Amino acid sequence: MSRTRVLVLNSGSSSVKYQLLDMRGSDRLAMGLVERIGEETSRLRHTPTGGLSREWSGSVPDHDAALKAVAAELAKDGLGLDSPELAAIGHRVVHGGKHFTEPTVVDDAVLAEIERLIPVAPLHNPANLTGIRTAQALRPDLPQVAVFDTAFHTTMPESAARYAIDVETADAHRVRRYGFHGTSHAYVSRETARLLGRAPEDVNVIVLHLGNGASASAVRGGRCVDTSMGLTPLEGLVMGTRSGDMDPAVIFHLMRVGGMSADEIDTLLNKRSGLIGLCGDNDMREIRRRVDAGDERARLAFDIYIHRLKKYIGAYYAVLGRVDAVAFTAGVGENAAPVREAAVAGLEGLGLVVDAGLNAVRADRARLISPADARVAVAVVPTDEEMEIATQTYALVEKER
Ligand SMILES: Nc1ncnc2c1ncn2[C@@H]1O[C@H](COP(=O)(O)OP(=O)(O)O)[C@@H](O)[C@H]1O
Ligand SMILES: CC(=O)OP(=O)(O)O
Ligand SMILES: [Mg+2]
Repeated sequence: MSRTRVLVLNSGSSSVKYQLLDMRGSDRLAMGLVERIGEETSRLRHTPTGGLSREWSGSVPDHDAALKAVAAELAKDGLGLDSPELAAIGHRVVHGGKHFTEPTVVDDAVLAEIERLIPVAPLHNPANLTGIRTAQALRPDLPQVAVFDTAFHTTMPESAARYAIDVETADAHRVRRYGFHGTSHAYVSRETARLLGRAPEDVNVIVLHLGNGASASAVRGGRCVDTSMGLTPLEGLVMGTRSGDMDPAVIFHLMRVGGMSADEIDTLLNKRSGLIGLCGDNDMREIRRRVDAGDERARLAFDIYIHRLKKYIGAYYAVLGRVDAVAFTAGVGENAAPVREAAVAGLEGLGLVVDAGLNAVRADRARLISPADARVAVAVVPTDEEMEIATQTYALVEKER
């Protein structure tokens, strides 16, 4: 029997998104999501292609239990992990440091390196590790492939990748800007070129990945030249629960004057800041509902979010010199028309205009939302990290077969 299937696991801090794909025709056989892992009630939604979705609520204490629940759901559709058609399991790994520039077959040394990077991705790498170890236990005979969020950003020039701090200190502790969501930035910049009918090498794109975590990137001819996340996924845009950019002296101030510990401030900036810190909600749908109802705090949170986004569009415009397209992606970027409209408002001087009618269209395909005669294309391009991970995973195991 031919081994052409790939299972992809995208483990976040409290969720697992997964897809089972047959790579002969890039067909999705099943997909799903386990949410609120570790909370009192977790939720699983499983959708076999061509069949009805199944939902299930219950206790999923950790990512090990989550993957076992996923395996059980797949088995009900005759797509269990024991299938001889499985070629590999592909894993999103958030932090790969400077070391991993390509998808990599996991061995003990790779696991040790992912573990060593936990201090700079404390919300993500532990979940990624558990996912890999559980998958190894379920199918020890299969290659487990790690696809790193950081890989696409390793082309950044030193001028963008270095912080302006003492070089010896930075190098001793590997302090530099790594960038994240790279699989999405790579996929979306390529899909944007395709939407424009041009080769990726000829196109300069600003990608705005706006999910719970959010980041911007400047992509010149298919290569990343700058991105908004740094040593960790905390730098840059305002996010659901993370602050993004601020004066680093805020931390010393909170320690010395506020009496807070490093761990308390870490939790504050990663989990109690951003939109949730500003207005108590991190879901953009709820924030827009409150804004429309005249809620002042939600309005201020929205305005701060947009102000930061606009600054990055301007910065990356300057970095690239010539911009062919601005692409919005991920949960907020793909769905929140008011965010797209506000982010681009007032940028006519840069050639950026959104057509209100096109922006209001709801669709899950890549599409332009700028007028036909616009100098710079503005696009909505749905990301598909799982498909991209599957493609890279399958290409690697095919090569090594
Ligand atoms: N219809 C919508 N309108 C506005 N925001 C939305 C909509 N659907 C989803 N979102 C936003 O997308 C976010 C999740 O995006 P997603 O890319 O799935 O994030 P992550 O992968 O980081 O979990 C939610 O927090 C929500 O704010
Ligand atoms: C790196 C990162 O922020 O990932 P996510 O958006 O999945 O939290
Ligand atoms: Mg995401």
